[in-house]
Amino acid sequence: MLSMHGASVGYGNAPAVLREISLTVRPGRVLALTGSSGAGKTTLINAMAGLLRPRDGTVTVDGQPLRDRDHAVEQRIVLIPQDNGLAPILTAAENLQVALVADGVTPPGARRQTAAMLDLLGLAGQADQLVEELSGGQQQRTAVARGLALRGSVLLADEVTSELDAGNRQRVLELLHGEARRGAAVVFATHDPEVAAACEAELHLVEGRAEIIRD
Ligand SMILES: Nc1ncnc2c1ncn2[C@@H]1O[C@H](COP(=O)(O)OP(=O)(O)OP(=O)(O)O)[C@@H](O)[C@H]1O
Repeated sequence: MLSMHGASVGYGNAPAVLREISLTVRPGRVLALTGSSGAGKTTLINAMAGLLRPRDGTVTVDGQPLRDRDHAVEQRIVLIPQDNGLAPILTAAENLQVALVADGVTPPGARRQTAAMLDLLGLAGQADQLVEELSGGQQQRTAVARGLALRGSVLLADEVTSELDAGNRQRVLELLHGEARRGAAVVFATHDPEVAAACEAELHLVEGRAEIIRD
C-alpha cells in the first residue's frame, strides 16, 4: 500500500509545487490524477515513484518510508513516464526484453512475454523496429506494454494516452483497469475528463492542493 501524509513536494529553492498532500493508493483500483497543465501531476507521480523526496511529510510503502527510486523498484512500483522513458536505439521488443530480464525473467520467457504484450497493444508488426523510428503513439504504446509487462504492485502511468487515437486510448484504458483487477494499485495522470470519468477514483490538483473528487 502506497500512502502520502502531509507531503510537500518541490524543486530546488523554489516554493513547493504541492503542499500537504495526503492520499492512499489502493490495490484493485484506478485513481485518475487530474489538474490543468502545470498543476503538478508529474511532480506527484515522481514523488510516488521515489524520484523526488518530499520536503515535509512522508511517502510510505507498506508503512516504510520510501527512500528512493531503487527502493520503489524493489517494492514493485512501476513508472510509465510522460516522456515514455524508452531507449530510442533499441527496438520495441528489446526495450521490453531488457526490462524483463533485469526483473529476473529468463531470456526465453522474456521473449514470449514481450511478443504477447506487444500483440496486446497492437504492436506485433513494430516489434523489430527501432523506437526512434516509431510514431509518437506507437512509442507511447510500447512504453505502456513495458510497464504492464513488469506486473507491478503499483503502476504509475503519466499521461500515457495523450498521443493515442480513440481506439487505442480505449484499449490502454481497459488494460489499466485490467491491471487493477489483477490487484495492482493504478494511478493514471490525465488531462482528459472522459478518461478520468472512467476511473473509480479521482484526485484533482489545484493551486498546489489535492481535492478528492471521487474516492
Ligand atoms: N525539474 C523541474 N525543475 C523545476 N521546476 C519544475 C521541474 N519539473 C516541473 N517543474 C514545475 O513544477 C510545476 C508542476 O509541473 P508538472 O510537470 O508536475 O505539472 P503537470 O500537471 O504534470 O503538467 P502537464 O499536464 O503539463 O504535464 C510547474 O510549475 C513546473 O514548472
